[in-house]
Amino acid sequence: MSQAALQSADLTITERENLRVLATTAAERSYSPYSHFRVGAALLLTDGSIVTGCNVENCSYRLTSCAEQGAIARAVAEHGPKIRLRAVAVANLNNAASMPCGACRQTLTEFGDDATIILYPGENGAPKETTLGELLPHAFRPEHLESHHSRTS
Ligand SMILES: O=c1ccn([C@H]2C[C@H](O)[C@@H](CO)O2)c(=O)[nH]1
Ligand SMILES: [Zn+2]
Repeated sequence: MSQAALQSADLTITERENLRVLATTAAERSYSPYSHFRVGAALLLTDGSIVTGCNVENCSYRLTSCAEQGAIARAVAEHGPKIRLRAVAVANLNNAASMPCGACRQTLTEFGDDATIILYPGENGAPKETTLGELLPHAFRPEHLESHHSRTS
């Protein structure tokens, strides 16, 4: 592949475009009658597959599921427990890029500590790009449990 076809984080233009379109399509399917804040997530796994999710609200409010968490549950169900994240695209249709909440950052970190995060603000806004390590430094990780288990078993 030519250097020109690659952008930062080694994502190709095609991968970025697929992530943007699939995250946006997922956001369009969002069930968000209470907040009207429509969010879609598209996960690029290390095997090249893309898995999407959207936010699903509930009249109890507190049972709302975020787009990113829905996508992770689906990715594990479809691809198994060894999934690793290369990139996560999050689109919202509200014309302001929004960051994954703290719970989503922790959920994503379980499956990829330095995945590229691309945030799409809807219609015409420019995407913002960051990494999971930047969004959740000093994260609680599975390794922390391993050192505990080796002392207690
Ligand atoms: O990380 C986040 C933060 C919020 N939302 C959704 C939940 C709720 O339906 C709406 C407003 O918070 O946005 C997500 O999908 N992901
Ligand atoms: Zn969240």
